[in-house]
Amino acid sequence: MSESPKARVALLGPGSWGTALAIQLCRNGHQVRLWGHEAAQIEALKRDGENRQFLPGFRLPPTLIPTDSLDEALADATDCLVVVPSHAFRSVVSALHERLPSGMGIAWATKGLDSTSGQLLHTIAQECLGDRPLAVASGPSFALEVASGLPTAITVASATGSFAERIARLLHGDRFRAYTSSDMVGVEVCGAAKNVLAIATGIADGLGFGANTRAAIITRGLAELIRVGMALGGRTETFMGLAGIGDLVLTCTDNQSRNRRMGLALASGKGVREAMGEIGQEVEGVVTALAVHRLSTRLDIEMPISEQVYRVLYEGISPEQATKALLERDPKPEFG
Ligand SMILES: NC(=O)C1=CN([C@@H]2O[C@H](COP(=O)(O)OP(=O)(O)OC[C@H]3O[C@@H](n4cnc5c(N)ncnc54)[C@H](O)[C@@H]3O)[C@@H](O)[C@H]2O)C=CC1
Ligand SMILES: O=C(CO)COP(=O)(O)O
Repeated sequence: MSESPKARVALLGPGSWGTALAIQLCRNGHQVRLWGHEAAQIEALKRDGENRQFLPGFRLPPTLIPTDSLDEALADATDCLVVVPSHAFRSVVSALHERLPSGMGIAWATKGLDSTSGQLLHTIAQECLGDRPLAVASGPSFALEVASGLPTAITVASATGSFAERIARLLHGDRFRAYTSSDMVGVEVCGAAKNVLAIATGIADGLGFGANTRAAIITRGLAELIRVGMALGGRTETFMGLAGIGDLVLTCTDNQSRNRRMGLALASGKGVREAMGEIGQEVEGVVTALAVHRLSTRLDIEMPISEQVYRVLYEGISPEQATKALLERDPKPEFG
């Protein structure tokens, strides 16, 4: 992949992932304006020279300029990368409508569905911005490890091949491999569904079940993800790739995952609010569990593990009751 000319990137969302990606872009020689909607948070970034709230311990490079002005972030920007949580995606992207030059594309690294409609995020971007290039970046990538420069691989999917290549080139570096894909739907479904399954795995581990259970949830969870992903038009190879099995395994097996930690907390008897408060960051699987429940009901797709996570989060059943319900299901052919 040839090196890209130096870009000026408007990166929207100064959380842990936005900050890590901003650091990665600066490593590649690009300039970044990192926009956040809270003036106090941006002031703290400028004052501290690091993101103490979401990604402590990493100096912000001099080519990374924090700002709370969307206009300033976008002034002269060559590229725009959105990294806000899914619940804020629609409002942030609709604010771009009047500000983006016509024809300029946007990419996002948000994982989740639209929190009110359950739609995939490219549909929201199309609704808000009309016809322009869109791309989603996803894959197994904890912010802390990317900021630390540990080898990582992700995928950038777009229906516009040249736009996927452009965004991948911006991000790709010595220790950060950015592949490309044309399967936006598959990549978006994977990034959303895996968070719900990570909560399930956290619950199982928190209840003291073993390695067999964890492997079973990951594998049968993948089957659920594939069923819903195929129904929406995603491709099989995507589910077997970085955004699919790659991110599912990462998130289900490592305690850096906030979704997995949510499951562990629920299994220890904590309530959803208490656990979210302790984690202190976005736990995307919570709103996604509701969206996936609605989606699977509408499409009439069996997603038993995700459904039990939904019932624990929204119907107040206990993790033990959810486990019992899963284990009592009738045996059936593994495939088909
Ligand atoms: N942290 C990670 O390792 C990774 C996170 N992601 C995804 O990136 C997205 C962002 O997550 P994180 O940065 O980890 O979250 P975070 O909890 O670290 O930070 C959230 C950020 O969103 C901002 N925000 C909250 N509400 C907002 C609103 N209404 N309008 C504008 N900004 C708002 C907050 O000010 C904060 O800067 C999520 O979809 C997550 O799934 C994807 C890959 C890795
Ligand atoms: O998406 C992620 C890593 O790829 C981060 O997962 P969590 O949101 O569960 O922390």
